[in-house]
Amino acid sequence: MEKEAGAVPRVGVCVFLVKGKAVLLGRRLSSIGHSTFALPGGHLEFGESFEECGSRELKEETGLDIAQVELLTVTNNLFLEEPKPSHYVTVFMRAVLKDPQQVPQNLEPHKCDGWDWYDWDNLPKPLFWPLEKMVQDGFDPFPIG
Ligand SMILES: CC(C)CCOP(=O)(O)OP(=O)(O)O
Ligand SMILES: [Mg+2]
Ligand SMILES: [Mg+2]
Ligand SMILES: [Mg+2]
Repeated sequence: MEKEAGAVPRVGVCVFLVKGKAVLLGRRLSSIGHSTFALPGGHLEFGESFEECGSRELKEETGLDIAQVELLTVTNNLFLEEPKPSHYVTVFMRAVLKDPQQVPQNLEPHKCDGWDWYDWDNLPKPLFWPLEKMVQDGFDPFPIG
C-alpha cells in the first residue's frame, strides 16, 4: 500500500458518554469524517493516559466533566478515501456525566456542528464509519444491568 512520506499511525481516544440508553454525538466538520455523526474525542497527546485524554477532549469540545471513564474497546482504522490518507488506532472509552444536569456546549463550532443526545436504538445518519461498523457488528456500549 502506497503511503505518504512521513505518514504514521496516530492514536485517537473517543468516549461513549452514556446517559440512560443514549450517547452524545456531534456532526463532524473536519477533513476526516466530514459531516458524519461521531463520538466526542480526539488525539492522544504525549504522556496522557486514555482516561486523561478522554476527559480532556470532552472538556475541550463540550465543556462537560465526566466520571467513571473506562476502556471499552480498540479499533484499527484506515482512512484512505479522505483528502489526506490517515491511519488511526482508535481507543473507545465509556463515561458518565459527573453532574447529570450538565448540558453540553459546542466549544469548537469550526470542528463540530453541535452536540446532542441520541438513543442507541435511533442513531442519526450518517455515522462516522468506525462507529457505523461497530453498530453494524452489534457493539453495545452500555454497562450491563
Ligand atoms: C479521527 C479520529 C479517530 C481521531 C482524531 O479525532 P479528532 O479529529 O476529533 O481530533 P481532535 O479532537 O484532537 O482535533
Ligand atoms: Mg478535540
Ligand atoms: Mg475531536
Ligand atoms: Mg485534540
